[in-house]
Amino acid sequence: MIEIKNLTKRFPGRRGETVHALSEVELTIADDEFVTVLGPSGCGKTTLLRALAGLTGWDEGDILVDGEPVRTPGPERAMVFQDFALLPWADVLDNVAFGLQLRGEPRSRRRATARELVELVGLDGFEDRLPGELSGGMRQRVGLARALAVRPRVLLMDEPFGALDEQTRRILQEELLTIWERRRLTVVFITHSIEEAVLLGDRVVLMSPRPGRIADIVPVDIPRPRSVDLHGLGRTEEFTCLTTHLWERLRAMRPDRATQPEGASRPDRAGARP
Ligand SMILES: Nc1ncnc2c1ncn2[C@@H]1O[C@H](COP(=O)(O)OP(=O)(O)OP(=O)(O)O)[C@@H](O)[C@H]1O
Repeated sequence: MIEIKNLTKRFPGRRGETVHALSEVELTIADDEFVTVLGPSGCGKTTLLRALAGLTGWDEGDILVDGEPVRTPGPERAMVFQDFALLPWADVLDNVAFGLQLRGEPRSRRRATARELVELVGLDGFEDRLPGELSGGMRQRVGLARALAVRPRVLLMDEPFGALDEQTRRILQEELLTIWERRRLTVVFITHSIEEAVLLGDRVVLMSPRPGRIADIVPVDIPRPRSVDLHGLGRTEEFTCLTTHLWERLRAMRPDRATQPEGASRPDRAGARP
């Protein structure tokens, strides 16, 4: 279980001002849950994820993973970045094995694990390619395989499909769900796409404009497994209802609009009407 308690984070701004990135964020995420995080640009989504990863500190509050305070990166948490963050000089297998190398695993064992993961993400045959020889979708498969190689309990994904074309993105969404359904791990997934947030998540966490707070938590009651016909779900009434509700909440957050009260909410089916 992940517990984020009263998390507040401030950055020093360029002109000596304080940038209030996160304010009193409270969120509990269950084991094996798939949580998607949505919010206006600059609301602190990446900051929240980096804090969860132990890559950045914070000013107030706590993050606990299975009761243990997060201070630094740990083997139970792995991150997948939007820009892939691969080693350009290392081939696919060495990129996938990178985390295992940091752990000091012997080369033969880490390459064997990496081969399994390369197969899992559908990259067999490309083991000796360099990142520069791969398409964006293939690079992100490497990023995913590298994160999974360390057998994390928690996968932290920062807009992992944001840089991909629509077709590749859809395929990777389905494949990610297939992997998650098989392996069961907790996923925290940041996205700018309302559709993606609903298709993938058990709950959509909606953040407010900066300073980022939890503005809403919307449960997604679309049955699982969803990987078989993920994009067919996009035609269901439930999906339309949820995406309409989230869009209305996001639109209401524009500075020129009145904001709605904070707290958990369930979309009204009437929200699906045009
Ligand atoms: N290292 C830093 N130094 C100063 N300010 C920062 C730093 N990192 C982030 N910020 C500021 O904190 C705020 C939150 O940034 P963050 O990247 O977490 O938002 P985000 O919701 O992920 O944005 P986007 O959706 O555009 O990726 C922004 O105003 C950003 O400029």
